[in-house]
Amino acid sequence: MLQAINLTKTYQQHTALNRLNLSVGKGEVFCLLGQNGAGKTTTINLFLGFIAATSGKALINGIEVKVNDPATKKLIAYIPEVVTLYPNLTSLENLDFFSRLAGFRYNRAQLEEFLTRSGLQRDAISKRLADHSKGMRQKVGIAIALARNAEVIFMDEPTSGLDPKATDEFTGIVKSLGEAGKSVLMATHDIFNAVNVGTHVGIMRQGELVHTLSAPEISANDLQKLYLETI
Ligand SMILES: Nc1ncnc2c1ncn2[C@@H]1O[C@H](COP(=O)(O)OP(=O)(O)OP(=O)(O)O)[C@@H](O)[C@H]1O
Repeated sequence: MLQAINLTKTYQQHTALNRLNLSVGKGEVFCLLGQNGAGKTTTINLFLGFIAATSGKALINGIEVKVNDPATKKLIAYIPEVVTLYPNLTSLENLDFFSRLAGFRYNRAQLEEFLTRSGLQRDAISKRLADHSKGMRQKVGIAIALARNAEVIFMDEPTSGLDPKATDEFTGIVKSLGEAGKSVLMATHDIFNAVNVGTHVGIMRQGELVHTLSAPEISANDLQKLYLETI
């Protein structure tokens, strides 16, 4: 579903991403770890078409990503670190609005079903987003991704600032996205969560992907050790 081929981004003399090669298959959850400035967000921004590659390619379902090209945009969804959306609209109203924007029309029961599948508690469905916690906002973001029928979901540091219970719930939701055949690429600093939720884990250093590991084959302790040796 996702492929980076020698994907490179430079800013003047600075190389933010250097010949990245990675692929994420259908149903896979790929977690990118790395210090601040390692190139995780740059990678996501290139796939999202927010910025143009200096060289190399980012492909989504075989289609090369170009800046603001609807051909790949309709296949993807993005959950930023803090989901803001429209603070004065309820979860349901936000979902309805963003679904329509993407060309989908759902009735109330269908909208509620997306929100429930994303783990949002029933009493939050009709509450304003401004009154939601970070975890609740993320669930609305995931519901929007599901309603837009996105094949690939990008997430940037989704568990930072979540309490352990919210992180655990989030892990379950992301796993179910993978089981439903979605592909997920996430940037994270949370080693424990990366092992738990990921099918694959990559460690980046100074714009390069140094290690790619199969998550079920490594423990959180060993991953932490490798991470500290790498960065
Ligand atoms: N618009 C820009 N102009 C110049 N340099 C940039 C720009 N955007 C990013 N960079 C640089 O590119 C490098 C990679 O940044 P990036 O945001 O991808 O790191 P990151 O791994 O996501 O870090 P963090 O964990 O802090 O989010 C950094 O050195 C950053 O300063």
